[in-house]
Amino acid sequence: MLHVSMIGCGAIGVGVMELLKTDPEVVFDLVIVPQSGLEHAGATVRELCPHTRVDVGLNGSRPDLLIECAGHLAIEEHIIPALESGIPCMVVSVGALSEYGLADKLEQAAQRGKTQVQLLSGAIGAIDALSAARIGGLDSVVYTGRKPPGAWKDTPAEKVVDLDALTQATVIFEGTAREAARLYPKNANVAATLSLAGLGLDHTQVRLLADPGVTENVHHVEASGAFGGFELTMRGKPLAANPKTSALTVFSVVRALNNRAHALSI
Ligand SMILES: NC(=O)C1=CN([C@@H]2O[C@H](COP(=O)(O)OP(=O)(O)OC[C@H]3O[C@@H](n4cnc5c(N)ncnc54)[C@H](O)[C@@H]3O)[C@@H](O)[C@H]2O)C=CC1
Ligand SMILES: O=C([O-])CC(=O)C(=O)O
Repeated sequence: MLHVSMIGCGAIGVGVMELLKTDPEVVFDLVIVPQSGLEHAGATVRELCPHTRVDVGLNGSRPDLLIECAGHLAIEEHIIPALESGIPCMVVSVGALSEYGLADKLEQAAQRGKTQVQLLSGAIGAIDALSAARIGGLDSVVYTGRKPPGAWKDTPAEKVVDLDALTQATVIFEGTAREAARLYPKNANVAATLSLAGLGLDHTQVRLLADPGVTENVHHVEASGAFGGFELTMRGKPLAANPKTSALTVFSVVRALNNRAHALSI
């Protein structure tokens, strides 16, 4: 049985608990949210998993695994100290690693704690193929992310275009994966994941579009190198609870937990 503490109780966290609440091999002992979210998360968790506690931090408890489904700030706040104290961690807000030095800090914290941090694939596929292809040498990785205008609300895209008036697909960002993840912390984690698996945050070209012609979050990747090449298009259904986030992100967290908790891993 795997004892899990989870950071975040939003669209992803709730989706994950809903899917795993009857799995006898995965037990959620604790959900961590900020002070301001305690009341709301408390009510949600009581309904879903009545034996799970809600708190603002680990406060001395030592889960088998700490999983982050919260946002960029949670990495510095919760994941780094947990790794240093030897608790294995998983991270879904991979875009946080776009901050200079954070990837090294994360790795060093895990080394000091003699443990591991796993970056999850989230809403994108083929991370296994891309990071294997990197071993032989990659020439180019180009990522295009396309989401309906509503998914770009409350982001810097609002300063680039009038999202409510869009009639055709419009580029709202073009640049490196590092800059995309920094400017769009809730919409460009995929860009960061692809770049960390591939050519790095400063050498992966990213285009982000607001497109009134789509209802899904569409991720397109073209990669080439010594291995050959691949082209991938994912059409992720957004979660009702958060249109910025694709449902596959929830499934990717559940897969990762299943792989840790069960005897057969795939
Ligand atoms: N890797 C990927 O493909 C994807 C990654 N994400 C990442 O996952 C994050 C969460 O996504 P959703 O669940 O849709 O967001 P959400 O906004 O629905 O939920 C966020 C939850 O985390 C909590 N939270 C925020 N900051 C926190 C902190 N510092 N410490 C503890 N709890 C904190 C909030 O109170 C809330 O319960 C996003 O911010 C994004 O960074 C999202 C989609 C795809
Ligand atoms: O969920 C998605 O489709 C992707 C996403 O938000 C991100 O890359 O941060």
